[in-house]
Amino acid sequence: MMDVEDKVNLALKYPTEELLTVEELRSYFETGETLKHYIGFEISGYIHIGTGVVSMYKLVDLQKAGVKVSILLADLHSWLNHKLGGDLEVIRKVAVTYFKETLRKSISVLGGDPDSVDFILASNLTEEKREYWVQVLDLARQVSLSDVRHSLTIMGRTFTNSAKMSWLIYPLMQVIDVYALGTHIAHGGVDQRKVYVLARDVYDKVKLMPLTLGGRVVKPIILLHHLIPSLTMTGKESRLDLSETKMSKSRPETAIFLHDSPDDVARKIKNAYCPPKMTENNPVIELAKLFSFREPRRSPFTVKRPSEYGGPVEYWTFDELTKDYVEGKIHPLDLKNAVIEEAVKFLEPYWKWFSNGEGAKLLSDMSSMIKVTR
Ligand SMILES: Nc1ncnc2c1ncn2[C@@H]1O[C@H](COP(=O)(O)OP(=O)(O)OP(=O)(O)O)[C@@H](O)[C@H]1O
Ligand SMILES: N[C@@H](Cc1ccc(O)cc1)C(=O)O
Repeated sequence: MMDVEDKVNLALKYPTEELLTVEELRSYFETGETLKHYIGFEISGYIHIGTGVVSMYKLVDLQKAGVKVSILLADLHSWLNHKLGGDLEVIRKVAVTYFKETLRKSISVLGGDPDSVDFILASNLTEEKREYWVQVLDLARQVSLSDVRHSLTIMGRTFTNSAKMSWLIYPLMQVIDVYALGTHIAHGGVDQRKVYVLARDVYDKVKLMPLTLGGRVVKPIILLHHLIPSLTMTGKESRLDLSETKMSKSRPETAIFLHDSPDDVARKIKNAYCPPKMTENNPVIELAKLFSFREPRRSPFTVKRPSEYGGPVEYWTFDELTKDYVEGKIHPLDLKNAVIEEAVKFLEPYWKWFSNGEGAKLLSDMSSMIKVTR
């Protein structure tokens, strides 16, 4: 049986960037009750490694820590945000086919158990929880416009006078989702921070569906994971504008998709931004961390430097690799070639599944559904 500290460490392991708060999480684990988790996704384009690998790695960590994990397929939210042409029927179809099955596949590739993950369609949640809408309205009575307008970044929008009313309803729904699902750990990328801080702040205002643990009303814990950066960032973007700097499915050239072929992966990494001697905001270094150094290595990470630059060099840890990179001992092109090899190996089970396994049909159905909405 895993002890509390091991569970906390799993929650904190990379790609976790922030956990509000660690002390609370420890005390929740100490109750011995089963904690519930959720992460929600809009249903729009194809699944990239930010969603399929980064987010799912964290879900699998929590599953290993004994947490009951779940995924909200946010069909209503996608519709409010005008995804997939605002066609709710298509959004729902994509949610329960391509989206759900691809995440299930990813969970099993990453060592988790997809059968014990709850998948919840947001529109079913609002039907099953009869108080859902009244609770959303009750929250609207209690928070100010300024509390909500700053949260629009969670849906990739900013507030202007022409903002749609639906954009203001969406964050309120996301707050109430945490409570309607009874989740002790609300999880998302750091771009979701604003709405979840609001969700924590209002814990004693959510009267129709308070969050409880062992009979006590508690605050939800917020777990925010690192965002894998856009491959095409140039380093000149404002750091605050996460929608510009993160890998995003609405900007395909920024992202590696789970179904990308080895040639696509190689081409995208070859063309990626990779500033010499810099590890911060360097998408290629980030890919090395994700694909090659999250777990202890069984064989070395090899950079095949030309002999005039010292010949091949082997690394067992991320720190050793970044130290040499910062010192200019590895050329960006040599790093890219090593990362391409590792990324292709990592993504091979996905590529096989999409090219001739069950994923192939899902992918082709998905592309026809998406075409209809364009
Ligand atoms: N680049 C990324 N790295 C890690 N997590 C990500 C990344 N992009 C999105 N996520 C996370 O996945 C969840 C769903 O995000 P979302 O559906 O908005 O993806 P997206 O690719 O940004 O889509 P869109 O381009 O439609 O905004 C959120 O928790 C978000 O933080
Ligand atoms: N806002 C999230 C999606 C989401 C929707 C509802 C939630 O309850 C949680 C997450 C995104 O941008 O992808």
